[in-house]
Amino acid sequence: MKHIAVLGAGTMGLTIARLFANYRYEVSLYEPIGKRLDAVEAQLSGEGLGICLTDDLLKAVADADLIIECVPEQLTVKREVFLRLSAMMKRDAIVASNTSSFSLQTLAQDLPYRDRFMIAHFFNPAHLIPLVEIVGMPDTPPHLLEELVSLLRQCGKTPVVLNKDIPGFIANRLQAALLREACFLLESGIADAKGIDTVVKEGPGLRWASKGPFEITDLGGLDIWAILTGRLFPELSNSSDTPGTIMEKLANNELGVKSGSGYYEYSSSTQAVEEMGDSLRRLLSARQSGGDDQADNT
Ligand SMILES: NC(=O)C1=CN([C@@H]2O[C@H](COP(=O)(O)OP(=O)(O)OC[C@H]3O[C@@H](n4cnc5c(N)ncnc54)[C@H](O)[C@@H]3O)[C@@H](O)[C@H]2O)C=CC1
Ligand SMILES: O=C(O)[C@@H](O)C(=O)[C@H](O)[C@@H](O)CO
Repeated sequence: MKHIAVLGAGTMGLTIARLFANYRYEVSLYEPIGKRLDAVEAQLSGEGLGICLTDDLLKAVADADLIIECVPEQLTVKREVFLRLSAMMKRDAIVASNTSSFSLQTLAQDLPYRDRFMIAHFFNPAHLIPLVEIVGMPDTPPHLLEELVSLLRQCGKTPVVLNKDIPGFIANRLQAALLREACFLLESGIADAKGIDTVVKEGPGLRWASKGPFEITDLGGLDIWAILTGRLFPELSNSSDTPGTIMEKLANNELGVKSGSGYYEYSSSTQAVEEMGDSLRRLLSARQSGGDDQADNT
């Protein structure tokens, strides 16, 4: 693979394009919305990454070996883009969606290139977080998955190939389960958002950077966890509704960093992202110097 096309120059697409450009791939970045195109052009102008930014989809994908879709999480928008690709892309190009939640089956239905369509779910910020969740169709040729995995590894990523397709894959299902319980605790007045965030950051979150849930269970003892799960599972929230605090904030256009307020107030649209980037760099650097072997389940 030499040429990678990224569709959508937003939060994820721009970072993913930069990632591959930094590894010297030919990168085209497609962005149809003029205002965003101008903003991204200004950001890229001084970076010398050689990214070909364009509002012409054919120009972006015609020569691409890998096409990574990073358009908004709206099924109609994604499907429209996928259907347009059929007549534009190379016969052997791989298409991968960075969707957060749609199953591969949902996105790939009746696409003529289903056997070359996958999920490649990057984590935000994509240039720092190593994880990329990969999902193929039951009839995806294994060598195509291997090609994608190999490319991602060469770019310093940690690809994890799922055995089966499921909405939200692994990471977002786990994040959503945690968020549901965090919102339940917040809405029950057990603690405020800062208190709950602190508990996660100073406790399990810190440990999760080193040990995953099953490693933690082994460390704690399955006998203890059997008692814990038996006692707590009936207590946990099992709501299937979007949490009330999220709905209230949406109604007030409190969208988080992007609107200046969410669970917290933000005076700058970049400070929170920069702070996370700095702490992630420190954590990743400490982990690399510690030589942790990262699980690489492919
Ligand atoms: N923001 C995040 O933390 C993460 C998002 N994702 C997923 O990645 C995808 C993109 O998310 P974001 O980058 O956050 O969205 P975003 O809203 O920041 O960026 C989407 C970009 O696509 C452009 N766009 C709109 N219509 C388009 C079209 N028809 N063709 C091409 N581009 C179009 C928009 O102008 C915008 O620049 C979504 O599916 C999202 O669920 C995945 C992992 C993390
Ligand atoms: O958290 C992430 O970066 C990803 O798992 C996502 O897909 C998130 O759900 C993202 O879309 C919302 O922050």
